[in-house]
Amino acid sequence: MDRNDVLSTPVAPCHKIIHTPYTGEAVARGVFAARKIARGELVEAAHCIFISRQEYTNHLRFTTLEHYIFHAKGDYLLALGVGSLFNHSSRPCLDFRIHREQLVINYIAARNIEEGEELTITYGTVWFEDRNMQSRREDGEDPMHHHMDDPDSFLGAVML
Ligand SMILES: C[S@@+](CC[C@H](N)C(=O)[O-])C[C@H]1O[C@@H](n2cnc3c(N)ncnc32)[C@H](O)[C@@H]1O
Repeated sequence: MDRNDVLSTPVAPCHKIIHTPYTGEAVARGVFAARKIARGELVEAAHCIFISRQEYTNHLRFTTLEHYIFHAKGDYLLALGVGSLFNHSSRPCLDFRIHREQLVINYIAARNIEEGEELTITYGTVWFEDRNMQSRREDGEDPMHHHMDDPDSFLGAVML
């Protein structure tokens, strides 16, 4: 994959945003498949805003954005657009890859996905625990991080 491949977004969006009452926010959203998606397909390429460790530690972690920030090896990234709206599943149908230099997160189908299925990622095993929250999806045992590109990179700042 070259630099420009990482920067480009999929030509035709294969997803739509739908109300997800189970996630509990006043305006609760999730991302759903608008058509069948084949394993390996690039579902979304989210451009990100870079946030330094200092800025995160001193400010952003005390704000709502803390629930939307990806941890990327000591730096923090806020995914723009649909990239910030994927909900968590312990058996996610998407992998995500953080391209730190390009400030892009790619979301890729981890298996074949049916139209109408929710497109989920994993936030890691302790994300909800660290926030005194509970995942409200019944997805069974977490098969651990095999679906993650890098076990050190996940949504939130569990390592701090
Ligand atoms: C990155 S946002 C995802 C989009 C969010 N649903 C929205 O509408 O803005 C993360 C927030 O979504 C909610 N969320 C995501 N996955 C969830 C799950 N499996 N169970 C309960 N809440 C979830 C939590 O409130 C979490 O703080």
